[in-house]
Amino acid sequence: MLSTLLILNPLSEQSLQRIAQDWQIVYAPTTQQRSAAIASHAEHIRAVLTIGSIGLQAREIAALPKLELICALGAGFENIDVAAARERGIVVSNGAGTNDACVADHAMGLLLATVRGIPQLGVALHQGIWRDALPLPPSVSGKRLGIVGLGTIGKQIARRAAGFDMAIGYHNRSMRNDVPFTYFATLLELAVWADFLIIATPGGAGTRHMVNAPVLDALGPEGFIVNIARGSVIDTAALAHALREGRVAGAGLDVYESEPLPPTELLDLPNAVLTPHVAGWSPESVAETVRLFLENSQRHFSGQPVLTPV
Ligand SMILES: NC(=O)c1ccc[n+]([C@@H]2O[C@H](COP(=O)([O-])OP(=O)(O)OC[C@H]3O[C@@H](n4cnc5c(N)ncnc54)[C@H](O)[C@@H]3O)[C@@H](O)[C@H]2O)c1
Ligand SMILES: O=C(O)[C@H](O)COP(=O)(O)O
Repeated sequence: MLSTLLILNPLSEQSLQRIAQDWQIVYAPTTQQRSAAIASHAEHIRAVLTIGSIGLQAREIAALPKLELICALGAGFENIDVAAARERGIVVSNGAGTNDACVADHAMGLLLATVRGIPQLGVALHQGIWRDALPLPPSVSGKRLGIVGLGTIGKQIARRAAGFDMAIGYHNRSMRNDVPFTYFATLLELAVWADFLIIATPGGAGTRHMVNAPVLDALGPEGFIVNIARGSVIDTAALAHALREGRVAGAGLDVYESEPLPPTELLDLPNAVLTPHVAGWSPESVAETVRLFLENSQRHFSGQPVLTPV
């Protein structure tokens, strides 16, 4: 008989069918379904599949006596109560490395779109405005890129930026000895040096509002910022003020403090390019992260360690 898996994030029919070959699925992608599913199936659920933004709370873990494994499909796991899981000896894993290339592609796309003003130029063209009436957007190649958080995704961004002949600097929890890039011990120093900043840290308390008004002022009126990490890393009010006042030239953002609601204070700004938290999701990356989840769960329930523990 198949064991019971609680799935808390929306998934395509194709992914659900693949997972159903290995699991008895309880599918609860809405808040209402979630509490009802936990109440009805608590005695049977042995694993939970979720994502960073949806997470799994301590009281939900406490309500599931047979729970052994919690898996985040994506890279982020900021809303899974990992401490509560560890107390019970429950294993937590994520989808590290399954969507890093996709996120890095999206980050470079946001950088190019923001610096070159591609969406805004398209709107102007639709309004019949030709180039002579518009300011020339700056170049991207050869500029100084500061990467904040040089982990799996940050390194993929650096590889792509190298193809644009950029000088690469980074700020990380600690200096890495496996990269040739310039390390900056503080984010403020990196922001002073960089033309562009790309944020690629995890979310959560440790990075909350790391990018604040002083960092934005250090980046300066010709500087651009891209965030594919988590909305909480940037102080949104400070960013909106800086963009409005021209203290920063532009921002390309995929993630927001207000999720899943759109960022009202940024929507009407002409120098912000916004996408709805899709950087990591493509048919290819979803297939890969579902495959990794199935491999991790098969390993765990046959007594082996998962490949991507957190
Ligand atoms: N927008 C999206 O769709 C999307 C997709 C995937 C991942 N993400 C986000 O990107 C994050 C990073 O993913 P990853 O796989 O590269 O993780 P990772 O753990 O490999 O890398 C994170 C890096 O950030 C650094 N870091 C952590 N705290 C820091 C701090 N306070 N100051 C400076 N550096 C710090 C770490 O040292 C590490 O090098 C995820 O946690 C997730 O939140 C977003
Ligand atoms: O962390 C990730 O891989 C992506 O951001 C997707 O996760 P989320 O949808 O939980 O935020």
